[in-house]
Amino acid sequence: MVKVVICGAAGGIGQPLSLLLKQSDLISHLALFDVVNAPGVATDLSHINTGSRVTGHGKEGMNEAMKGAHTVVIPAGVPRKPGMTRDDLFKINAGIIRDLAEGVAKNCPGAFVLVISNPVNSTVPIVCEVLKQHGVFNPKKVFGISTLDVVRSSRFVSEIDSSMDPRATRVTVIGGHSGVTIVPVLSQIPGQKFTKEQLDTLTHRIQYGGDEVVKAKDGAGSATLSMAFAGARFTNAILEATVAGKTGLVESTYVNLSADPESTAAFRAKTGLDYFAQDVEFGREGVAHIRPLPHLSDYEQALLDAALPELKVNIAKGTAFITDNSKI
Ligand SMILES: NC(=O)C1=CN([C@@H]2O[C@H](COP(=O)(O)OP(=O)(O)OC[C@H]3O[C@@H](n4cnc5c(N)ncnc54)[C@H](O)[C@@H]3O)[C@@H](O)[C@H]2O)C=CC1
Ligand SMILES: O=C([O-])CC(=O)C(=O)O
Repeated sequence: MVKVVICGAAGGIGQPLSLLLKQSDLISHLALFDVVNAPGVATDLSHINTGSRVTGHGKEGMNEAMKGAHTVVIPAGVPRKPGMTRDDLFKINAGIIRDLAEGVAKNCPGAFVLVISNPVNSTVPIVCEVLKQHGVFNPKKVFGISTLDVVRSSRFVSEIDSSMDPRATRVTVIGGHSGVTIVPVLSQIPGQKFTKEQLDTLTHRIQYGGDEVVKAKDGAGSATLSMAFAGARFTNAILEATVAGKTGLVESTYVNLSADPESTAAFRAKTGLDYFAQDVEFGREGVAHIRPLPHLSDYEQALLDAALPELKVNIAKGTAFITDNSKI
């Protein structure tokens, strides 16, 4: 029995993500939790003729939804409006994520937890700290989904060079998931050599792709459909590795570096960071290996240097939200 829970399932991301995951043959039970409209969305999806059972769980239904889950995907919380940074969402989303992490600790302490809610740089540390307080933290099982940065990179590169197939062009994106903390490693794309001007354009567009959507939606929210695509790609990769035992799966994702202490020791000592997005190889237990940093060009090294201070502040903020409020 593979139960996957979507928290925030009736939202802009939650609905299309649930639709995409209803198509997975690796899921036997899709449990949709939201404080509004979950039963309606669940009933609608439940008529689709794939193998999984779908259940809907409203406001009081978190425990029931999470009981025995294999994987919990979290796109719950508020999205940005024009003029806001992702960090501006912390005030509301931090408490939502803390409560959901509590639910995981109590109902499915061994589950894989895939965090979409922003600010990801801080919400992932919140989840980890809550699980630590409950004595159930396994760093191999908690992920911040930064796949949309990778998806955008592949697409935007193909718009500059039409000979590149956006599906086949894999781009490593390191750092975090907001503005300058997003560091695309474009120098490692095989056979590709961008001019400085192209690099500037591509890098800015990848770092601020989220803002492009927020602006275009003009007050109606942020990326939902492309995020659902990215979220489904990431969740499917986790399920293929952990349920089906498929090997060789790699995604750039934001993780706690203690998931692979050996491989990350030097980087942690040098930067003082406990969380970072990097290429991660998946295995049966989740993180199998965090790859060492790829070779960075001088351009990318400068981007990384600019990313580190903000990332550090974001991580400290998420961590302190739990460790300084330890009576949750
Ligand atoms: N990681 C990434 O790359 C991306 C992250 N995001 C983030 O995803 C989050 C969700 O975005 P949207 O789906 O557009 O927002 P939305 O407002 O359309 O949907 C959020 C859903 O969460 C539900 N919700 C609120 N509190 C809840 C709780 N305590 N338990 C369960 N459900 C709860 C709401 O009722 C709503 O249905 C935002 O924080 C946004 O910034 C958005 C795009 C990309
Ligand atoms: O920009 C936002 O607020 C949503 C997001 O994380 C993205 O689209 O990358």
